[in-house]
Amino acid sequence: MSERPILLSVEGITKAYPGVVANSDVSFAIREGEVHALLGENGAGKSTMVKMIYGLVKPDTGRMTWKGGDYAPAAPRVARATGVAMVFQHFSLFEALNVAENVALGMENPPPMKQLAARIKAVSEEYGLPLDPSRMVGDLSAGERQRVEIIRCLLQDPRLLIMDEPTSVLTPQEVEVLFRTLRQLSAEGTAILYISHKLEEIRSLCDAATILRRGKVVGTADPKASTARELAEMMVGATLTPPERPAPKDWGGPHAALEVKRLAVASPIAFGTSLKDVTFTVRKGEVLGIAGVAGNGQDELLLALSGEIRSGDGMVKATGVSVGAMGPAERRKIGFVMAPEDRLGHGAAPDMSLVENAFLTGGVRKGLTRNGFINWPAAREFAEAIIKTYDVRTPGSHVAARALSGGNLQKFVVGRELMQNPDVIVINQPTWGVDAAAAAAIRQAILDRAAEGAAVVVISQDLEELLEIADTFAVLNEGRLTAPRPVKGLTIDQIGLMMGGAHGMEVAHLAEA
Ligand SMILES: Nc1ncnc2c1ncn2[C@@H]1O[C@H](COP(=O)(O)OP(=O)(O)OP(=O)(O)O)[C@@H](O)[C@H]1O
Repeated sequence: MSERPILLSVEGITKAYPGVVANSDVSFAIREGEVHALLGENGAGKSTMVKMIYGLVKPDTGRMTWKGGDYAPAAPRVARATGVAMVFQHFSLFEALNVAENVALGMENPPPMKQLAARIKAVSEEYGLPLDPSRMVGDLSAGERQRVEIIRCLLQDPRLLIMDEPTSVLTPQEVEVLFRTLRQLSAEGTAILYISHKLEEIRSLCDAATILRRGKVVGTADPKASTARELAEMMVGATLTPPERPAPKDWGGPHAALEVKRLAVASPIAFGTSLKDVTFTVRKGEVLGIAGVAGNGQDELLLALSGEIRSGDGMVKATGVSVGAMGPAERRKIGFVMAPEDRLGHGAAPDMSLVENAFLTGGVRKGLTRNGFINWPAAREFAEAIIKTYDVRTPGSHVAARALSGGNLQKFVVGRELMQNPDVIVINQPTWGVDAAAAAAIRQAILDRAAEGAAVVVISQDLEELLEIADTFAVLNEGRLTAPRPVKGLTIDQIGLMMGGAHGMEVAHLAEA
């Protein structure tokens, strides 16, 4: 690999934001056809670096070269014209338009629709990314939406493809398909700059890795010759310990802290999935893990449990109280907390400070008001306690939520809920975009709350995570939940069967056999 010529070289790049140096004197090089990983903890500066390469952010100092010549893209348009393409973590697609129309919107000079549809088909076949140009994007899975973005990139014939955490929304099968495509591109000479927190994926896919810590390059590694643990420890600069499960406590009988019975609600989201007959119970001290591919009712389940969608009498009971008619604030009052997946917008108000965001959902239970007014010193104290306990990397609690790196905001949103002395916790994708050390800390915090007697529902696409922390396990599929089963003794085959698309009773019946 080392004989290949250098495509992009980053030399001594520094970029500072108020209060933080996001990249400090960063240098590395990517060779043609190389799959190069950019590794680092949350807030290490990975996104900032790729935004500079893509022309979205301007470096303060330092330089870049492209095939030996100066490269300083003033805008993404210039980067694209040079041969740089980027697939973002969050897709920017229009659900009410079809695939070809969406692709056309991202192009400088789109060809006539018929011709474009034919090219999309050709590229999708060539690279093994099945996609029908005439389908509405609203009907596509997350994996298929990502293919739209990738094909949009491939139509530009890029020399460097940047991917920012591409697998967090994919099923294991979709990851396989994506990796085959990326390997093919690399074999054809396209370089790939790959950001991910999933170290096993990095080991199987990448030829080289540059490791960032707090904005600085702290090392390089050959991912194939390193263990995931070694890579994680380079990122963190310390030794890692896996979460420990405290000994289970007997909370006195089969008392259900959260009881969901035949929950059926229509989805308020366009192209959403309605919940059909969802039934489960979680006892004090128990963690229920709900697996499934995003878009199968996870958001709706969270909305129905949080109180943003109301449900019929008796469908949701928390600590024995029927809460179906209650809104979020009332539910919080009785100790029912929740953290949605969408941390910007739903989980946090982007333009508000961390203090204001701490107040938003913590106000009721932490008693952050006095005589009907917000008690700002108390709210600040709460925000600062979250920052300290959850190691949120930020210059301070006055900072707006949107200025945090994705993973640090996630730590803040999860920490804010777990620090409210909850009785029932519902949490969607708790470690989404969070680095290995922080993910371990969040899982530990969930187990600790359970040990204190909370009933916990964790919704996640990360099977390993669920098997590590859950006591019982169920799968959400097209709005239906399989019967929860104890994690202990569950085999991969049984999980596969539950995940496999068969519904409800049928799966429970099959898995029992
Ligand atoms: N627009 C901005 N304004 C202020 N600070 C910012 C801005 N963008 C990033 N930062 C800060 O720069 C640092 C690096 O952030 P960056 O998003 O590059 O990290 P990252 O390695 O991509 O993290 P993650 O894995 O969590 O996505 C963080 O401390 C972040 O808070």
